[in-house]
Amino acid sequence: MLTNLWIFAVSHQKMPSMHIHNICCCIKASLKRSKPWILLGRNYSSLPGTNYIPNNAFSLPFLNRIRNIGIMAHIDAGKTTTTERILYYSGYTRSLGDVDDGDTVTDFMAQERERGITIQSAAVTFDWKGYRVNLIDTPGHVDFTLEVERCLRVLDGAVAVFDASAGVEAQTLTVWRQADKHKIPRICFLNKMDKTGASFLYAVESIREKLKAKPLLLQLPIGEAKTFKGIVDVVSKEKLLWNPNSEDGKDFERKPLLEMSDPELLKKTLEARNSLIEQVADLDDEFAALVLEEFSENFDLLPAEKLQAAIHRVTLAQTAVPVLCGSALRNKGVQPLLDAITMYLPSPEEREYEFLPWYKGDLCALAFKVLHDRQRGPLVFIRIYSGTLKPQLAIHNVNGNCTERVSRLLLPFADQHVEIPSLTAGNIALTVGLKHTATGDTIVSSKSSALAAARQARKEGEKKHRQNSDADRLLLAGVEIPEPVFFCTIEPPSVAKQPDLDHALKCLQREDPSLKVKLDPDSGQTILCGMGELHIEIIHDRIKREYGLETYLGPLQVAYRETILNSVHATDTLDRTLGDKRHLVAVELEARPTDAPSVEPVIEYAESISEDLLKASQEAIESGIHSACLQGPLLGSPVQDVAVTLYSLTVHPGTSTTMISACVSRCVQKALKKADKQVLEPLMNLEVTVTRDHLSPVLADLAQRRGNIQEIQTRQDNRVVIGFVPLAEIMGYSTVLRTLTSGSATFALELSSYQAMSPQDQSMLLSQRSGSA
Ligand SMILES: Nc1nc2c(ncn2[C@@H]2O[C@H](COP(=O)(O)OP(=O)(O)OP(=O)(O)O)[C@@H](O)[C@H]2O)c(=O)[nH]1
Repeated sequence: MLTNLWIFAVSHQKMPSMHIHNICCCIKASLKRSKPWILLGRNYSSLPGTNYIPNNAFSLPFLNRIRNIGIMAHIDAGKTTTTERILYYSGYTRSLGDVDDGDTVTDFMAQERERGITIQSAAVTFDWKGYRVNLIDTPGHVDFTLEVERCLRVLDGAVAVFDASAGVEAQTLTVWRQADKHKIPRICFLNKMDKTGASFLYAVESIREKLKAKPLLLQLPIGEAKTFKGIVDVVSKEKLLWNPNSEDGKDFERKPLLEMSDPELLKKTLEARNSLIEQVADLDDEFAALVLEEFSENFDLLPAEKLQAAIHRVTLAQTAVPVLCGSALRNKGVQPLLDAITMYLPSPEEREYEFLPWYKGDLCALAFKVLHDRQRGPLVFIRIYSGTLKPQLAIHNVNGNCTERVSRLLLPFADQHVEIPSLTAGNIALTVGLKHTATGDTIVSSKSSALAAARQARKEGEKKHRQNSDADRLLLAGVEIPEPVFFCTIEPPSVAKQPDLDHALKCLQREDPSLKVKLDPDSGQTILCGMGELHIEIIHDRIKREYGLETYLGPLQVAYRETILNSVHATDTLDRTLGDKRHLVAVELEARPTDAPSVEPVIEYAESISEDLLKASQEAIESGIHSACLQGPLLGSPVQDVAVTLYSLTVHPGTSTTMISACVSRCVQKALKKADKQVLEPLMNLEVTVTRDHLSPVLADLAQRRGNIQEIQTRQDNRVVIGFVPLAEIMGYSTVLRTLTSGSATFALELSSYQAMSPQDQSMLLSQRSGSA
């Protein structure tokens, strides 16, 4: 699983001091470093709710004019900067936002602006040349991978942004695979073409090699790094040059390439165009026929529109990816990127969803994000797949099996919202009033509509011999929630504030299902479990800012697991009289290690256990086994790779199932305690990108961290160290790496597996935990 990838750009030093309220219209941000506490008001073309309304905001566009798009990339590739340019050129903002100044539109949470990174993805709606674009800026930091996953499933297409000097980086691979999983057509934008070391061909090659994708070069850069000044449109054989005196990049000219003025560039472009035509013809039969029949003699005569239409089909079929380039920071190449989004990425009607026919035009929508707004309560982002949603209408939540009412419908303009009277299929919107809907819930018009769809789904399933239950098929998005790898205790400032903390955590969990909250059964303390150090830090910060609670976090701990090494038998009897009722259970079982790694215990029953007894008690038995495996005998961590066989079970008539469960659980715990035990620790895949000069200290440091280096690759002038390292050894690594490399290195971490600790390391850990070391 690629869910626990953790990336931190050590060179990332974007931390302007700021003071800002979440979800506010006037954004106050200090100018970075130089002038603290100067307040900036962000210039919108006009404010939503007053006179800023993107063309036809209230009238819903035709389906073929809608693009639901996400931007995805490795951290720092420039997603936010690109989004800001997109918003500016589309007329949504009147000034250019800058991540380095902390005044971007999409990174609207206070922490995002302060840290200069995107944490929660924000949806933004704008118009471009008659198209309605719903754009979602997704986080690059892997502690928030679930955010990316959640957003991807509601998108119809995505722009993958790359740093042209680095090509495909660790997180690009992760998000690319996520997009593959959800079958999202993509285009690639090679950003930072102005940066020292930028190389168009290197980046294209890494797309080919590492992503195993077929790049379609729709553009060529004019110059690279310091000399980058424009691009060539290979499809139309035009050059696009930006006026160097234009401060915002709005002023650029598009000119046909001519033999007289640009002989070299024209030759290169024609070569690139010919190979593009050949490549597309190989992938699209309709285009191949056209080329063969009409243009085989001279590709030059092939009209741009025909080529564009074929590229659109190929992009949809995901047999190749269009590649564009530019520099968002230097305001070059973003307008053509917008054109490409509308031209090549699909509209909602071009996407196929097997569940659509089941609803026969009735409402079917997916809640993909929940935000808590102090004034308006929970705001739920939804994507409508079929039917229409109107305020004041009741809706049925399939997951929660409850009916709720939407009070208002809003179009999401980051932290600003425009109220709309209704919303149709293909659109993304925000709802106010849904009190129980959580991230990943499926919404339909009524329970009867869900039942009708379920009947339809069953019929289809029978035809296709599918096993899933009706309910499973109706649920559009059970977002796969990764297991947290870190945890720590969290305490309110006083016992009286515990209910406030519980409320805050409940709201935050509804927004972010990757956050887990548990109660320590021994100490009664609340425990936060998260995806990484940054994740937990942000949660802590949000509790303070958004809920006004100053909480105390215990030390951050790694989430270990446990297993057993040999088979053990155990018996147990529970005999208790409650009131006038006697509860008597006797159990005999065996616990043994399994080969296949799994957190779920394998449960088996001996033949001697009667079917009647099993029928009456199976649920209680299995719940007892599961609960015993949640807390291992060594560290209280989950026990994995274990099988339990129940050999005998005697139950006195009238014994409650709770007692059966309790007795089985106690017996499994007894067996686990008797067995030889082993602690398993999370082992991470590590990738460190470092300059040649700093390679030695980085390798020496990794050796001290029980690191296991597999490979050292060369990437341009950098070295990429690839290997494994235990998570426990890598806490706080960003600070160390920054010091070792003067802030020039970046690293990425991804959960690889849980591996057995050596006897010495295990006994050291156990002594630490028991306080004897
Ligand atoms: N040279 C150069 N720098 C750029 C360009 N685009 C962005 N940057 C810089 O790269 C850094 C990261 O940019 P962001 O836009 O925050 O990147 P991001 O991908 O949104 O980052 P996360 O939200 O943290 O994942 C900032 O310092 C930008 O100023 C570009 O085209 N050229």
